[in-house]
Amino acid sequence: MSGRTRLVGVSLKMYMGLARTREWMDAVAAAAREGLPPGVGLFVIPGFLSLRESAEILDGTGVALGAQNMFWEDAGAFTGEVSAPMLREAGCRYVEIGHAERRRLFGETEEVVSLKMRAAIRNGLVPVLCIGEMRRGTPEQAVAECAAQFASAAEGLPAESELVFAWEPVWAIGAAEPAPPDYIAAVAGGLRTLLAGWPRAKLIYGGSAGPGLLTRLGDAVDGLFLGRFAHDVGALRQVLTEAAASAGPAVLQ
Ligand SMILES: O=C(CO)[C@H](O)COP(=O)(O)O
Repeated sequence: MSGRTRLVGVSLKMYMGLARTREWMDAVAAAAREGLPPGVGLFVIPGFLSLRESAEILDGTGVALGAQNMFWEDAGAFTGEVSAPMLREAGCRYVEIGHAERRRLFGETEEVVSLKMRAAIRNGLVPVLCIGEMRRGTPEQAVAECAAQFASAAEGLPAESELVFAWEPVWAIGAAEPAPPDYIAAVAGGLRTLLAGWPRAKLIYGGSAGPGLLTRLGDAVDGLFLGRFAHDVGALRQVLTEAAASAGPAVLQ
């Protein structure tokens, strides 16, 4: 049975310490145990130090775990790095790759993003590939910029790979509100064309996303990638409810 499923992700970035992350994760697990809406997937991405405990908290809830980054080698003399096998062992299903902050603050290049994409897929992790235009222009300009980033990141990867394409206009990250819904819909239309050859890809929007946005977007995107506006689990619950309302009817196969 399958239908138009929705996907909601949350990255906690470096906003919460270990105790606050535990509290947040406990609240998410409690909400999930009340029953995630049918047709809606949820993944959460805490800091590295909270992964093992989060995996235990989330066990049996249906909520998937992810990491905010990874190194592109599987093992070796790479001081301070975390490998894909380690993330798998910690209980991760997803791994964020190429976030705008890593590109801006840590100099991650397209080549590094490509190496990490290969390593993630090689190790059975689902990449949450973060791509976005630097400045607000026309939707056509945004699609062209994202297409160039995607071509580099996905070069040589099997098109049947499972992939989360997290489109995040860089100018909307950390802002007071998301990009305008008509802009999101226009760019998402172009990105869906880009992803036409990737049958297992999900297109989600990130960049100050929060309650109310999915209702306005309908099925322009497959879901949202939340940041600050999901620190309140009540707001996350609202987004999940909106996602369920926009998920298509289950279709018997
Ligand atoms: O990573 C993000 C979502 O997890 C993205 O950077 C948006 O963050 P926000 O601006 O705090 O929503």
